[in-house]
This record gives sequence, C-alpha cells and structure tokens, in this order.
Amino acid sequence: MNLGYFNYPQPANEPVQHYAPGSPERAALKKALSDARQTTLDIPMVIGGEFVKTAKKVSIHPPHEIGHTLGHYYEGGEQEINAAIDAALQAKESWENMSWEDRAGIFLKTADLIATKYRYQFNAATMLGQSKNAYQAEIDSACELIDFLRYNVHFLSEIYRQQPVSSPGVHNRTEWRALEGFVLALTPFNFTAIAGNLPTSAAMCGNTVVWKVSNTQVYSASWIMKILMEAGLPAGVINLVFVPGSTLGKVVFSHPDFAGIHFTGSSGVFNEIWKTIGANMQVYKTYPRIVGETGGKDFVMVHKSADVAVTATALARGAFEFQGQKCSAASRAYLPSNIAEDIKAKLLEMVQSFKMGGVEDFGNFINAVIDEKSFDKIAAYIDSASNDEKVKIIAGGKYDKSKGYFIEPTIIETSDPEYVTMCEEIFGPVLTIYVYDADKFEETLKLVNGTSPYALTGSIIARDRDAIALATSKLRHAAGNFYINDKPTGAVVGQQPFGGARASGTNDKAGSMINLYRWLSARTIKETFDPPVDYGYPFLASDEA
Ligand SMILES: NC(=O)c1ccc[n+]([C@@H]2O[C@H](COP(=O)([O-])OP(=O)(O)OC[C@H]3O[C@@H](n4cnc5c(N)ncnc54)[C@H](O)[C@@H]3O)[C@@H](O)[C@H]2O)c1
Ligand SMILES: N[C@@H](CCC=O)C(=O)O
Repeated sequence: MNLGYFNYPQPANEPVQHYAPGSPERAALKKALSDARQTTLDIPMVIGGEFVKTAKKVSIHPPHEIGHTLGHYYEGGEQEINAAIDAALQAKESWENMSWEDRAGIFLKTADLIATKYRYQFNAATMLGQSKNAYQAEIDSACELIDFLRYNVHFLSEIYRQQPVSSPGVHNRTEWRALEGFVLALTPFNFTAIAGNLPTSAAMCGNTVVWKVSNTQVYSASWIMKILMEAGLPAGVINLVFVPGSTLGKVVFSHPDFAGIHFTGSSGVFNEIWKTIGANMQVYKTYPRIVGETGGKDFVMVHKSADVAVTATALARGAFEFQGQKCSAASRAYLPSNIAEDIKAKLLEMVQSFKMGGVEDFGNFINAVIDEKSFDKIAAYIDSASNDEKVKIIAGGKYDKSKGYFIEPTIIETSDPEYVTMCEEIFGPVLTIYVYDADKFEETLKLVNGTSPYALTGSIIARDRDAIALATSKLRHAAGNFYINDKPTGAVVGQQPFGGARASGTNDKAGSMINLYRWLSARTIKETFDPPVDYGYPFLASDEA
C-alpha cells in the first residue's frame, strides 16, 4: 500500500573522529579494545536468521599478535551453502514486497547504530581482526560503512523516482524490481566497509543474499551481521556463511536461481569465477549480473614542476597506510630527474619516522599484514628484489613473523620501468620508484599507461597546468579514480565514486547509483486509458471516397 512518497534528507559524510590524546573517543576506543581482548567470541554462521555451528571450529588471531586468540568461527560446507540459498529464496517474496520506507529504515538504523552505540566496539573489532590502526579503522568500519548505507538509501530513492514520460491517454511507469533469484556477495579482507556494502547494497534493492566473507575478516563481519539483525533485518535476507571459496563456487554457480554476484577481491579469483559462470550459462534462469572490483597497480606520476613535500607525503601515506593493503595503494612512482633526489630524501625521512607494532599502541602508524600467506608472498617479492642487480632497496626490506606478520615499509628503486614490482600487484607495504628524464614527460605518460594490466587509481602531481591537462588526457583509461596533487587512495562515498576498469574490474562504482542499477531489473508498464477498438490507420481511407 502506497500512502505517500517519503523523502530522505540528502546525506552528509559521517564526520571522522580523530582519537587525539585526551579525547573522549580515544578513551572509549581503548576500553573497547581492552574488553575485546578479554572476551573470546564464539561466531556461528547466520542462515535464515538461525545461528549455525558445525564440527569444524577455526580460531581467529590478531595478525599483529598471533599468540592471542580473539575467538572462533565455525566452518561450513555444501550443506550450509544450500541452506543459505534456500533461506534466501524463501525470504525473497516478502522482502521484495516490503515497502521501501520499511526496507530503508532497517539500513538507516544500521548506520545510526554503527555511528553511536557500536562505533568503538566495531572499530576495535576491525583493529584487532585486520590489524588496522585507530584512524584507518575509523574511516573504514565507522565512516565509510555508515556512508555506504546512508548514500545508497538516498541513491535508491532517486532511482525509484526516475520514471518515463507519458503521452496523452497513456500512463507509463517503471517498476525497479529486484533480480529474480538470489545474489552472492563475496567480500575481501581489507575493508570492513566493503564487506558491509556488498551484501547490503543488493539487499536494499529487494534482493536476498548469500554472503561469504574472507576467513580473515570473519571477526568484524560478525559485528556487521549482529548490528543488521538488531536493526530489524528479517531472517533470510542476508545469510552469512563461512565456507571455503571452492566449495561455495561449486554449489552457487551451478544453481538455477543464481542471479548475480557482487564481488570485491583479486583479479585472479574474479577471472575464475567469470569463467565458471560462463561455462554454466545453460543452468541459469536469467543472465546473472557480474559485478567485480578487483586488483590495482596504482601509480603516482610526478612532473618536474611538482612540490617536493606534497609528493613525498602522497607517497608515504598512499603507499603505506594500512600496510599498503588497499587496492588503491600507491605502488609505482615515476619521479622526474630534476627533483627525484629531494623527493627520495623527504620520503625516507618520513618512512624512517614510522613506528611499527600492534594496534593497541596508538603511536604505531604501521601494523601487521593480514596473514602468513600474504606475508610470505610479500617477503618473496622483497627477497627477489634484494637479489637483483637492476634494483636497490632504499628503505625497509626486513620482515619478521615470530610474533605477528610484520613487514617493514619497503621502497625499491629500479632503473627498469618494467621490473616485476612496477607491474604486479603485491598488496603489501612495498613501493617501487623509477626515475625518468624530467624532459621526457610525455613519453613517460605512455609508459605509465602501458606498464600494468590494471587501471584502478593513479595520481598526477604537478604545479604546471599544461602538465596536469596532458596527464589527465593521456591517462584517461589508466585509472577509474584519478587524483590531481593527492595520493591515489582514500576515496570517500558520495564524493569520489570508486572503481576501475581493464584488469581492475567492471567499474560499477561502489556507493553510487551506477552500482545500484546492477541489482535492479526494470519492468516498464504502459497503461492505455482509451484503447483503440479498430485496427485501421487513418491513411488507409481512400482519397476517392
Ligand atoms: N577494486 C576494489 O574496489 C577493491 C577493494 C578491495 C580489495 N580489492 C582487491 O582484493 C584483493 C585483496 O583481497 P582478498 O585477499 O580478500 O581477495 P581474494 O580474491 O583472495 O578473496 C576475495 C573473496 O573471494 C573468496 N575466494 C577466494 N578464492 C575463491 C574461489 N576460488 N572461489 C570463490 N571464492 C573465493 C575469498 O575467500 C574472499 O571472500 C586485492 O587484489 C585487492 O586489490 C579490490
Ligand atoms: N575506497 C578505498 C579503496 C578500497 C580498496 O581496497 C580507497 O580509495 O581508499
């Protein structure tokens, strides 16, 4: 029943709290961290609103303190995935028929609960589970997730208002239906906000969802689920499962009701998923929507007119915040020969001042990388650079996994612009620098454009306006998010819709209308008020008559 068109205020970005010494938010966060350390969470899957445990219990440890146990989760298999699909299909009819204001109310309430009652516990979970410092956790699990929820409610309200014109005697309308079937949300470890956004954006549109999180993000994901349930999310709308990726793929991608996947993760995994879906097309009732935001090899291109301090800061923060584990992290830099030495000196000064350690000491800028697999992969890149004559490690280069997965922020300098660490995604605290002849700016732009298969983010740093314009034009397809005089990372919902093309994904811009359209299937309805009762056209009448 429609008794009014309800408006939602234009959202504003959630203000970032700073956790400065002596601030009340710092004390609240410290308490939440201490409480979390003293509790061992028992984390079941949530299927059809029920808490589901299995015989396989897996322990969770902070990446920076592997000797401490935060809790346990229960790993499921095919049975649990099938149960999650059944629960999603069962919940579908009543969920898609629920009025928009009731659906919207659940997600707006979730945002408010995160902003208020659960802010510090939720940030503490992200800090401990994913080894993020207080500021990085605040902009992720608090601000960005709150923004995703509030902005998506606003964007979807705008979409629902988009209606076709009607000629006299006719009323045309568009119903923005949910997809037919269920949606799979497959989420990465590195952003709690992304883990929350992928299932909720599809669910908001009236879809029901099977949500599989990364094993290394289960701890904070359990908070998302708890808060959604407290906000009134009906049973079966989002079903949270902890299962191995390959088992999930086998069940989900061969199900006739599979209607779409909302994925964020590595390009390799996404490519495999795409192939499997392609090979199974005959099984599905509908063409599945495939949305994937994937890897990056994000560049910082510096012009000879650049400001040295601006460049060094963009590199220090862009490459090493959250240990470089952002798809948008600066990982290759092109420095012009006239100021390269000054930039390196300033950058080294900054990097040498970073403190590295656990998240509970708020003086630490650098924490641990997510797990042993990641640690070993990053360490192998560093080892190979140490043994290569073409390159020099000018900062960091050491690592240690005895207590936690710590890798020093590392800067490699190479004279080969195609050196492996200039091309491949490492996903860790490693930046590679290439110094180019300052008079070969345009040729170097070509190099930047062609060096890596990815096209996620990138920056131009320059004071010269012509250089900025040239880079913006020549690098048009090299990045889906392009920055001028800034680091290539830190996109804000509503301000810089995020996503890249080429090997970086389908560029469906998380946290924007573009993304929400992918979870909707429009039905156009034409109603004719005075339908014709004769087939004839006026021109059929004979002139002689
Ligand atoms: N473009 C973006 O917006 C964006 C944002 C964040 C992270 N990322 C990318 O994500 C990657 C890091 O995250 P990650 O390590 O969690 O990625 P990942 O690809 O290893 O995992 C992503 C998700 O897929 C699951 N998975 C892994 N193998 C699977 C399989 N064979 N079948 C089904 N599911 C499978 C994982 O368990 C996880 O839930 C980086 O490449 C990074 O660039 C991209
Ligand atoms: N939205 C994030 C990128 C997420 C990738 O990991 C940023 O721009 O910092």
